Amino acid sequence: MSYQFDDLKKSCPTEWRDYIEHSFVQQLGDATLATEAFQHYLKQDYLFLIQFARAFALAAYKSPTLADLKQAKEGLEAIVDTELDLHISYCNEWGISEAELAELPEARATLAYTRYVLDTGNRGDLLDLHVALSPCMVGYGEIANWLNSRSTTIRGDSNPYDAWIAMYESDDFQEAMQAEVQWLNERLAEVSPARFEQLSRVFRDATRLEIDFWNMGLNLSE
Ligand SMILES: Cc1ncc(C[n+]2csc(CCO)c2C)c(N)n1
Repeated sequence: MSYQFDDLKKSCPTEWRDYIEHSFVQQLGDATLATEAFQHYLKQDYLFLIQFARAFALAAYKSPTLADLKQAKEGLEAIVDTELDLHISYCNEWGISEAELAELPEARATLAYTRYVLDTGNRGDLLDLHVALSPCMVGYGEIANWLNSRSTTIRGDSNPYDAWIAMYESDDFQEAMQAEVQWLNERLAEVSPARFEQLSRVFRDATRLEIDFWNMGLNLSE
């Protein structure tokens, strides 16, 4: 038996669909999402990105090869040098200042998801960590593609969330997503059924935590 990334999704089809096709995502595509829900999500996503930068630093520490070390360093650099600045500017456009971001408490859903990823990486090896990161790395690209496949999704100036969709449908992001899937496919091809079971659990749990992150946005939960 040779596994690939698709088998992780097939091991929890309900959870994966609930994440990709979440009401938050549907409302964002239909331009019906409450502004407060999106703002709450953006604020928590800032804190999420900081913890994800730490996860890439952990990936560097857990890297057995120079190629893996470089890949982790590039992921860390992308978040710290580029994505956080972009996120801060985007938050500004939505009326959220950098001072406000700096003072934010982490919501339970942010704590649970990010610390789960860090703990999985600490306990396991680089493959465990990548599997824990993969719903984030792959899911957002799939979400953009799913939104574009729906007839009710509104694109352009009449959807205030258009820029969000544009970011994840971009060639840069879609290529990073494909590179992650390829990295995982190469490693998953060699794991035993018992190891695949372990990895499926990590994938399903991280996917459930992504669902909770959307719920947190919709419910404004802290
Ligand atoms: C809850 C949540 N899940 C996934 C992403 C997407 N994302 C965050 S960091 C990263 C990799 C580095 O570019 C990606 C794809 C998000 N923003 N928020």
